[in-house]
Formats: sequence, structure tokens, C-alpha cells
Amino acid sequence: EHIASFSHMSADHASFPLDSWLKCEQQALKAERKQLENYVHPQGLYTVRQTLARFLRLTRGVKCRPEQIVLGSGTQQLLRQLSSIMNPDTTYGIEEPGYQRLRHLLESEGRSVAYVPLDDQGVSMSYLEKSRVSAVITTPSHQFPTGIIMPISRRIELLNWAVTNENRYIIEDDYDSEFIYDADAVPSLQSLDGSNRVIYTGTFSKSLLPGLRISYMVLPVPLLEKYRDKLAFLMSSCSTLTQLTLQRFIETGEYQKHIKKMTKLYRVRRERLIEELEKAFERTIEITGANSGLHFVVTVKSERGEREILERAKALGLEVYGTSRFYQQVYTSTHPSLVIGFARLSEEQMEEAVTTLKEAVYG
Ligand SMILES: Cc1ncc(COP(=O)(O)O)c(/C=N/[C@@H](CCC(=O)O)COc2ccccc2)c1O
Repeated sequence: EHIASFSHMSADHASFPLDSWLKCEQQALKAERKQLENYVHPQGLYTVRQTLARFLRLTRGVKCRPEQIVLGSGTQQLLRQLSSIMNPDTTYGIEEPGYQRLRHLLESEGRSVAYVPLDDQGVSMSYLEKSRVSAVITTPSHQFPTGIIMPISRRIELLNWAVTNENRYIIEDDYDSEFIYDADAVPSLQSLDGSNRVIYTGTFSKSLLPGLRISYMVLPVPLLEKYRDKLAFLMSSCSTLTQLTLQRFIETGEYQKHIKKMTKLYRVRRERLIEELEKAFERTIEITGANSGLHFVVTVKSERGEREILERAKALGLEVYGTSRFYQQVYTSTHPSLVIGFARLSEEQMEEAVTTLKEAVYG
């Protein structure tokens, strides 16, 4: 067992509003027996999609009708469905560094994949324009793992890139968009898209629990028609009970209340952690990508490479991940960088965790 964890792969489960979730679940079980006795619409219950459409418009400016939403048991399942209705010779662009599980999924489906390097504003347009990528998968709200927030100017450039060729798409993975600290929420790419180029995906894994397995995708109308042609045989892949519970949880305002509470809690934790890190490491670290999400990146000036630092951290009982795991290419950098998550780190553990990290890096 770890003494402390900087894992970016966990939400703060201790703060999950179990009582109100259970209440919504019991109400759903009682009031919606009919729905539970049958198979529901392949895209998920229409009434749940109505709630989600309203919620996405309110929180992310996403413009869509319930018909365009597909509920799924995780982002990977939705991407698998999407890649089966898109042009088979699409080349998918994955951010480098980026979320490798989506790359593995696309490769396992035999799709062609290329990597798209980043600059300090997100996906590099100069690279994209020269590449054969026709569908770029991007995480503009808090780039995974660097934490870059894509500014509006780059979003416009990206949309212009997409409209210059009708085979081009942007898959906006709005992961980690719920928690924003010292930055204004930037409108989603989908809300700026007037040409049916953006497929918007999101998940409740971070704001609620990854184990609920409830994620969603918003299809532009032309792709919705393809979805109906090719995938009408599918059954909804996420539990009807979870769908109905989530609907109540949103409709009763519990969800927004939870986000407000967690944003306050995470903001305090993030500030405390940054203070502790700067105190312990003085000017030998650089902290980036800290303005939103549940993790940031710490780059250290140390002769030790990432692998050695992680091995030492492990031996000291500290869970922490490096950024090289998010590169398709071998990543050799002079200064190793670590993904520092703070969702699961309590304030009591913080000082010890930082001291242990310093021991791993410089000890
Ligand atoms: C970019 C990106 N997009 C979507 C997802 C979520 O996918 P879904 O849960 O299937 O909808 C992840 C999950 N990334 C996960 C793993 C990252 C890694 O492999 O190192 C981390 O996910 C969680 C982190 C905290 C709390 C809950 C989940 C994604 O990193």
C-alpha cells in the first residue's frame, strides 16, 4: 500500500455524495420499473439525453438535440463506435503526449493513427496542416497530460483547418473540463462549430466515479444519420439504472452542488500543494498545466532520469507517474517531468508526500 499518492487516475472518492446518489437510485428503481424491464434506445434513454442536452448547453455551450447524443460505458466504447461509422481510411491524429489508450483502441480496430505534437497552445497547426491526419482527437479544456488550456484563437484555427476539407473532423474530448481555477472557461469547440465538424465527447468519470462507466458523445447530424444506418442494431452499453440515477442527480441540482463543492475543495488542495512543492524544491522545479483539472505537471532539474526517480519513489511507497508513458515516441528529455494529481491527496499527507518526492528526486 502506498503511504501517499500523486495518482492522476483517481477522483476523491471520499467526497462522493453517496446518500444523494443512493436516494436518486432508489427513486429511479421505484418510479421507472417499466424502463428497467425492457431494453432501452441504443443511444440511451431519450429523457436522459434530454437532460444531458440541457446540461451540456448550460455548462459547455454545446448546441445539440437529444437525438445527437449517444450514451456509452466509457470513452473508448464511444470511440470504437465512432470509428466504425467514419471513413475507413481516416487517419486519426493523437496528441503527443496524449491519452495512449485511445491510440491503442484505434490501432486494435486497424485504424491508421498518427501523432500530433503540441506547442504551448495545444495541437500544433503547422504540423497538422502538413500531416495526413483527417480526424484529430484533442483535449482542449485541460490537455491530457500537459494541462494546456487551448486558447480561443487556436480553437478557431483548428475549426478553419477542419472546414477546408469535408473529410476532416475534430473529436473534442472535453475530459477534465469540470474543474477550472485561475482561468475563465473557454467555450467548447463544438459550440463554435457551424459546419458539423466537431464530435464532442465527455465523461462523468472524473466528476463522479470512474466505476459508473457513463460517458457520452454528441454527433453532428450527418454522422448521426450514418450512426442510424450502421449501428441501429447496437444495444445501449451503459446501465439503464445508472442513466436514470444520473438524470435525477442532475435534475435535482445535486450534480451542480457537488461540482461547486469539489471545485472549492480541489482549489484549496491545489494551492496548498503548489506552496509545499515550491517550498521544498525552491527554484529547481517548473509547474505547468495547473489552471484546471485534477493534476498538473512538475518538471525537475535533476541529473536523474524519469525512470530512476519513479523507481526511487516506488521504493519509498509513493505513487506517482511520469509523462513519458504518454508519448508514442521514445521521450528523452533533459528534465524529467511528473504528473502530479491531487484528487486523492489529503492535506495531512501533503507535506510527507512532497518530502518523499524530494527524496526520490534529489535524495
Ligand atoms: C484524455 C482522456 N479522455 C477520457 C478519459 C476517460 O475515459 P472514460 O472514463 O472511459 O470515459 C480519460 C481517462 N483517463 C484515465 C487514465 C489515464 C491513464 O491511462 O493514465 C484517468 O481517468 C480518471 C482519473 C481520475 C478519476 C477518474 C478517472 C482520459 O485521460
